[in-house]
Parts: sequence; structure tokens; C-alpha cells
Amino acid sequence: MFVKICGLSTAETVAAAVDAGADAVGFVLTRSPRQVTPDTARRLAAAVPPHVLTVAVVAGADVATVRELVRDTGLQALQLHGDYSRADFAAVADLGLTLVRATSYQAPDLRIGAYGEDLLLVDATEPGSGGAWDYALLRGRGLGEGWILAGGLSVDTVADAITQSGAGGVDVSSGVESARGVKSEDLIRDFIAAVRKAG
Ligand SMILES: O=C(O)c1ccccc1N[C@@H]1O[C@H](COP(=O)(O)O)[C@@H](O)[C@H]1O
Repeated sequence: MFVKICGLSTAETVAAAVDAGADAVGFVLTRSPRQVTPDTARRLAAAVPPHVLTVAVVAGADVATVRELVRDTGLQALQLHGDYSRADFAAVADLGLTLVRATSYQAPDLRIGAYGEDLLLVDATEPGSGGAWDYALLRGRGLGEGWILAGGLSVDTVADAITQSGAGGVDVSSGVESARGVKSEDLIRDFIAAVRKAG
């Protein structure tokens, strides 16, 4: 089971996620209570071992801005939330990053690779809001191998969410915070332990 901890902004919480066994860590480069600058993302990611995927998270910016944001960060993956077309994905393919298409569970084209992406992240309608949804809606929908579930997951709900949805990975932001935008090292550890137990 693939686990991504998103919205990290301090060296301590990045270390907690890595030490607890996260497969990926996300840095939000777009308007959010968790927003970090590209410089901060680069500094934080430099301390992450290469086996942990470092992900730039961007929502709604045009392709030129996306390219500018990730330039020089050294991050390994790009997670795009919003109304991006197949042409937009093609226009960032040359960056050589692992491409993550983040989309709502209500959107069409729920299949890995439909836009040339490497990973499909299926989220609530409002990314980063902590809003949960009916994860069972996606069970048996044939999304492809290893799609990632997101939206309102927490230590208490993640095991059931995995069972209900059949997802091969999970992503969390709000559910590992002590206050909006403030990550908790204990919750990060507890969340990853809950996923490992379930998976
Ligand atoms: O975390 C954010 O603030 C954020 C902002 C803009 C786009 C995506 C964001 N995070 C992603 O949102 C989902 C679920 O978050 P939550 O657990 O419901 O808070 C996840 O994919 C994050 O990567």
C-alpha cells in the first residue's frame, strides 16, 4: 500500500513522515494553508532519501506557471489538481517528472493513464478540505492498478476506506493535522501505522 503525506512544511514533519515509512511526501506550491515557496520545497526535499517520492502539488495554475513553480525544486513528481486537459499533461511531460493526475471521484475518465499520467489520485470535490466522501463508489470500477485514494482520510477512517474502495494507495493532508495547516508528527506516525496494519 502506497502512502503519501501531503502538505508538509517543516523539516521535523518531513522527517517524521520519512522515518515512519511514507512512500511519498507532498509540498503544496499553490494557494493553501500549507503553501510553501519553491525554495522551501527544494530545501525540505533535499533531506528526503531518494526512495521516497517528493511531490509538487499545484492546483489550477496555467502550464507556464506550473513549469516555473517546479523549475529548480528538484522534486520528483508533479500532482496537478484542476481542469487540466490531455494537452496540458503533454505540455509538462518533458519535465521528466512522475505525473499525478488528481481528480474528483465525480469526474469522467477515471482510469490511470487516460491523460498520460503515471498515477491517478481520486479525491473529494474540494482538494485539501478534509472532506470525506463515499469511498465505496469506486470499488470495482476498473481504474487501473495502484490508483490513490484521497479526501478526508484520517487515522480512524483509513482502514475502512481502503477496504471499501479497493485503492492501492492513500494520500492525506488534513487528517494528520492538529489544527488547519499544522501537521502533527504523532498523527503522521499513527496514520502510516494504520495503513500498514490495514494493507
Ligand atoms: O493540502 C492542500 O492544501 C491542497 C491544496 C490544493 C490542492 C491539493 C491539496 N492537497 C491534496 O488534497 C487531497 C486531500 O486532502 P485532505 O486529506 O482531504 O485534506 C490530497 O490529495 C492532498 O494531496
